[in-house]
Amino acid sequence: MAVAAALLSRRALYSALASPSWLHDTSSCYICSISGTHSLVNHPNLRLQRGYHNSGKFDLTDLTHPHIWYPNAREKKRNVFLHVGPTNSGKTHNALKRLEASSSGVYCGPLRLLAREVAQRLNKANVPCNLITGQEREEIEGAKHSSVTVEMADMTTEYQCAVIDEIQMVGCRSRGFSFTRALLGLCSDELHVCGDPAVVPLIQRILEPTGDVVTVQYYERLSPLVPLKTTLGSFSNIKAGDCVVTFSRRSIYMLKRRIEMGGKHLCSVVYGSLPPETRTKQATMFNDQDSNLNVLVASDAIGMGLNLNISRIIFSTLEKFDGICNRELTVAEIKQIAGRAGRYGSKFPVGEVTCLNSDHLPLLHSALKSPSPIIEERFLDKAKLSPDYFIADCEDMLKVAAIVDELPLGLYDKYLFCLSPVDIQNYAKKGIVRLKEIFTPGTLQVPKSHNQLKELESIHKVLELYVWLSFRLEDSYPDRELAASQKLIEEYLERSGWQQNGRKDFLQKPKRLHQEYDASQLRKYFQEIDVRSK
Ligand SMILES: Nc1ncnc2c1ncn2[C@@H]1O[C@H](COP(=O)(O)OP(=O)(O)OP(=O)(O)O)[C@@H](O)[C@H]1O
Ligand SMILES: [Mg+2]
Repeated sequence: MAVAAALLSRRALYSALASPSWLHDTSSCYICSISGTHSLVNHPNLRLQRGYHNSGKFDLTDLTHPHIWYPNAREKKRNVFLHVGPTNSGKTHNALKRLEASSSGVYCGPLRLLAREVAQRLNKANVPCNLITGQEREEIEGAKHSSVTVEMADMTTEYQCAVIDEIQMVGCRSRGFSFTRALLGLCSDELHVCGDPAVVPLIQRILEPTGDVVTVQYYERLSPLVPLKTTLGSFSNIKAGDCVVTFSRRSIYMLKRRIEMGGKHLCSVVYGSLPPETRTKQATMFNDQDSNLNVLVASDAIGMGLNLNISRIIFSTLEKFDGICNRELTVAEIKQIAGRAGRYGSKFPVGEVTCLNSDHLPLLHSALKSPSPIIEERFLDKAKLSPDYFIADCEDMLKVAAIVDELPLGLYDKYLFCLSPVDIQNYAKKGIVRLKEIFTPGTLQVPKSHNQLKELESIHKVLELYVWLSFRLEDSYPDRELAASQKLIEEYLERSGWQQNGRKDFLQKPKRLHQEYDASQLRKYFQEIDVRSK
């Protein structure tokens, strides 16, 4: 029985990931109770599928026609514009101009920072725009526009104009399916798709069976990007507007200290596991000309689409750990990150790129000269998929699915928990999870080591998850406000003093946090539920 359940989960998850309509359409959960029968006639997608095959039987393992899973979008003949070109060429800008001029619309981006940048731009242009990400929901009264992270895009609302940014992410193993879903499923008269030219043939093939009208618009870079012939040399050569790129938390803080010890500059930091609001604040402070944080030390969390006041990108390494192994950055990644320098209209009209290590210069130069390789199609063993699709990486979800299958929960709940590592046991037993069961006043102090900082980031992940769930299961996760109000890391960054004094070693100046928490309880909680991070 357990094996059968696990198989069902696997099948359901594969179906869900290839058919992302599942994310917002609970009725398609039917797909995981099929057991090989065909009692699914009430599902609109399947009605369509039946029509498609022109027979009364469905082969539910046949995933070769994903475009028919989105009947609302298929009812339209969408005008699709592909805006493709190098970084900083105005692709997003032009798509957003169309969005601003439309009566209703949605922007779908890969990063929360980017979604926020777009929401701010629209609101500033007097186009009321909501901001909706997994953990944030800032709704503006009367708004007909939304800026969202692509996973949050709604396939059931009709728009006049929709934008999908950084569409080359469609090739990403873990998030690509959300881009595929948006590309096929957004129900919009006009669809603007921005990204790397390498993606054009694939997008054209994917859209071919939809009947949409596709127009490709090529762009040129708006301001020059100059790869330097020499490395940075010494850290004393760091200047305002520099951004040093590295990929681990440890080296981010090490480089920050190294630069600040020079006594000339203070650094903002931006990296993936910083809580999103802290990330936004750090990026804003770096961009703010009146702030004294004029150097940025960042990971590739700044890599896509963002408009930061960077004059020079300095790669400290051209390798990153991608969750499985250390690997060289791809040409596309190098170009994306380098493209943050010298943004058109910013303080620095010419961008420069270099690195710390002279061994890296040849690769850097050749990557910046090369076109990105055409995005390839991938296959999952014997899954019957069209050549332009692959099934998303879902091993982590499958681990959660195996646990969830044992619990007395409905299919939709099971699916939600598969998407997110949470306090499943508590929810299944009591149907409600109070924040105080996770959080009690305690003795947590300002971190004195990188491990403690890491722990603090983990705590924030738990809080983010709580907020994430509270948006989906409001009654069961009632303490959203309390969870969202915790600013541990910001307090740490603000109170530990190093921002005000570059020479101060923040690790040796512990101060107690404003609010204190029971670290051991949180650690235990996090270890129990963080199935994904294993
Ligand atoms: N026609 C224009 N007038 C004024 N500003 C512009 C124009 N085109 C682009 N910009 C500005 O130039 C900057 C870069 O443009 P944009 O973000 O559209 O580039 P992109 O091609 O999308 O780059 P990336 O690939 O890095 O996302 C932005 O700050 C944008 O507002
Ligand atoms: Mg862009």
